[in-house]
Amino acid sequence: MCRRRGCAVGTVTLNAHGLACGYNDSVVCGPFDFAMGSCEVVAVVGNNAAGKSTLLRTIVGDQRSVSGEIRINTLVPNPEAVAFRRLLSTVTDADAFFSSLTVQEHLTMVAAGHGVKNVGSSVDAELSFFDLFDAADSLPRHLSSGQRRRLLLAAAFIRPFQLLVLDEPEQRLDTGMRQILGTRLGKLRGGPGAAALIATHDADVLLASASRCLVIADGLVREVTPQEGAQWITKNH
Ligand SMILES: Nc1ncnc2c1ncn2[C@@H]1O[C@H](COP(=O)(O)OP(=O)(O)OP(=O)(O)O)[C@@H](O)[C@H]1O
Repeated sequence: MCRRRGCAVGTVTLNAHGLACGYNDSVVCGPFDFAMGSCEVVAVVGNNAAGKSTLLRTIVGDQRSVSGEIRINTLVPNPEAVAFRRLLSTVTDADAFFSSLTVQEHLTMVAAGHGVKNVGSSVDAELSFFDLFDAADSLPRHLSSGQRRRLLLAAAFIRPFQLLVLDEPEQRLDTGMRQILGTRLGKLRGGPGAAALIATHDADVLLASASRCLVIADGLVREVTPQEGAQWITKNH
């Protein structure tokens, strides 16, 4: 049982009751109850195959829960629904690019598509943050794997969101980028209107960003402190 804590104000954006995640009738993790609010960054840790991605995919509506229910701002997860897509910005394992659009064009398209007002300056800000200026005119196939990851993260950050869901955002990033990404995620804590849920194997990213932590082990989901979560990663990886 996980309870919301550590934040005096902020709208609860995600509620899960009796949530069990898995495939067909086979449960990978849960059931558990969980609630998080708009000023929280929740890290999910666990060994390979523990069920982190399965949990995140269930929350963003890419797969059905085995049992239980999820509400995000009263909405049932449904990536087909416009209102739901407006709430959530996600980066999972899958690289998805338009082969004929450059880095800059990708970010421009995402920003414009989500109604960002100052598209040009927003694109410049993300190119700068993710150190992609030199690659701004490159097509995805000409990027390194780390640059492709940066582009996906930049696209997730450039649009408005209430809940940011990132599956192992540290993947393929160098140490410097991991650090600044962790710091940026940490700034969501106590912020006015956004939350983040991140699966991670990186203790430093966790400590820089998370206000809460869930550990998945042997199918059980339990809440620990971020410090305990970081220790758990160090001990188990
Ligand atoms: N499409 C699928 N169909 C059936 N089982 C799956 C499917 N995808 C994943 N699994 C299984 O679900 C379990 C949890 O996988 P998941 O990808 O959620 O783990 P994870 O904690 O994200 O691992 P990692 O740290 O390696 O990314 C694994 O046993 C995996 O084999």
